[in-house]
Amino acid sequence: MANSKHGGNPTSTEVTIYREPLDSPGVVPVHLKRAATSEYPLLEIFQRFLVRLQPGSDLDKVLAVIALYKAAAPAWKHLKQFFWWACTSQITIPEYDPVAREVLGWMSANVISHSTTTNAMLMTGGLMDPNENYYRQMMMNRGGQVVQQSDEAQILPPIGKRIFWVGFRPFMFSRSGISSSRGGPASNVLDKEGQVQNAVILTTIGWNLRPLQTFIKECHDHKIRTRTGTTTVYFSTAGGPDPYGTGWSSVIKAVRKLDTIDMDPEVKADLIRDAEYYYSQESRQFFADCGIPYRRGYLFYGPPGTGKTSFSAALAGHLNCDIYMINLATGDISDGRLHRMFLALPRKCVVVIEDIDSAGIGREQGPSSAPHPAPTLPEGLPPLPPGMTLAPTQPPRKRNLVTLSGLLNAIDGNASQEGRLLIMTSNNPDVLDAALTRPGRVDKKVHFGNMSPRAAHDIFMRLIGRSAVASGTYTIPQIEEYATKFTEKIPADTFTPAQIQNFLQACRGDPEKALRDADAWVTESLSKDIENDDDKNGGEAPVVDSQATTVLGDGSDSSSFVSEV
Ligand SMILES: Nc1ncnc2c1ncn2[C@@H]1O[C@H](COP(=O)(O)OP(=O)(O)OP(=O)(O)O)[C@@H](O)[C@H]1O
Repeated sequence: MANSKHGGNPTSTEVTIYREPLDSPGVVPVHLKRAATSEYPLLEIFQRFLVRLQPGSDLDKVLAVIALYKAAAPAWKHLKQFFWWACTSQITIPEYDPVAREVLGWMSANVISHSTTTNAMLMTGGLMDPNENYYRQMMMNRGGQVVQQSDEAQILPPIGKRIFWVGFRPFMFSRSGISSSRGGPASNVLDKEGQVQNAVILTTIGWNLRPLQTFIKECHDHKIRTRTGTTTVYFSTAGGPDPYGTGWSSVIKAVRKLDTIDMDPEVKADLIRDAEYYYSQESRQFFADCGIPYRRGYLFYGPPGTGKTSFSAALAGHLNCDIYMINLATGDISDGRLHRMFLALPRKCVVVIEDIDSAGIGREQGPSSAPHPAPTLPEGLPPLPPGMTLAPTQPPRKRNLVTLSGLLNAIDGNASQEGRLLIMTSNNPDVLDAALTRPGRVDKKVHFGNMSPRAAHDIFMRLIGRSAVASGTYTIPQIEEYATKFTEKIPADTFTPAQIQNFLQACRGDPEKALRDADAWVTESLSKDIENDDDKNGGEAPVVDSQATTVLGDGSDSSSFVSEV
């Protein structure tokens, strides 16, 4: 090194070379100073700058603190880790698990919205428009009051940590989030310390998990207590984004009341009783004592638009559990995916496999797509010149990827979840494989049929009568009279509830209009039905299914019946 001066009097020709301030001996050993500045390089720049401004200035004391911190940091880290390991208990819940949602709901209601929170995550509920009267009427009625669901957005805890108290016990809530770089399910990503990402982690002081389990139970009870007329509908994410790799996405919907489903009261009551009993403690014990797998299955069959799906959703709302809808006919679900979806189910839920007959499930797994029949020229046109072909008009049809054995394995294989209530719906139960509907898989078969006079009367009272009486224009006896007259105009067991609902909705709460237009609507609908039947049968007379049916109940309503399997 050349002439090194520190604080000298440089002449105009001399170059001043300052001594490295870090290397000047002082209180703090040189190597610690070096370590501190290598961690915080800005500090070194700052120090050199100060030495030039004010030669002789000594930053040793600042450096001493930083160096101390540097030396103590690893020890502090280990001390912290030791404390967490020795004095706390912890539960990790992947965010896709319904329990995580219950914890988030509790945090949202009891911590986030009740404190001076400055950071939160906001989510809209995806509810149906609560201003729409029709849905309002269908919402769950609690204690005689129609519960109206607010369409406000939900404030949830953000990614990060939060300490809160339950009684005298402190809890730490931590929520992590990361997306998988490989594009795989983000729930499988681990951080550097092996912690699951996209998970909720609950920690508390203590040596066992009991306080955490009690807290999780409180979160579940909170969900049940505050469930104001909504239910979570899960549907298959086939083809769409699947952030947690479970195959399910969800949306919150208003719960439909069971009394808005018009069907034979005896059949309805029998189903409700059966489902309630299935979820009772007594029945759980019975299944356990007898060594029978704890599962229950129903098959709802009948023409489209007779309430199979609506009743399933209303039943789930009545049982206070979530509903999982699967549509196999989309052709996007494979055996493996279906199995994963069933594994992700909670212990208490209603699973609906819709229109199972149209899923085209075969015993063997077919190719993922099948071509449409080759296009043909319309009659009367001359044939195409040699070498020319008609371009296909439609993309290749998707064929189902689920096989019968895959489906059976998912619904009641050895690895399949217990505790669910499985409902399969079908328009054409005769084509279903006997293995699918054997007792144990399907415990009750319920027919959903066209509207009986009694059901037509009820639907008139619900869709027209309620609002007409509420507006004060008509009295209840008057509306009853209109309903009876309307029922006389509608041929028994001819129209589906969906058709009648559609007609009455168009009458916008006006009973006189409904009566005025009913005859013309019946004539028009019947002629349309005949045309459709002709089209389906290629111009031949419609084939009448004369399958004998056993009607339970008082026999006055043949629209629905149930048979024990
Ligand atoms: N029994 C019923 N009581 C009240 N409303 C009904 C009934 N049946 C059908 N509806 C109404 O008709 C519409 C279609 O009903 P839903 O989807 O439940 O029929 P579905 O039998 O499941 O039909 P699909 O076989 O095509 O799935 C819904 O808007 C529902 O409100």
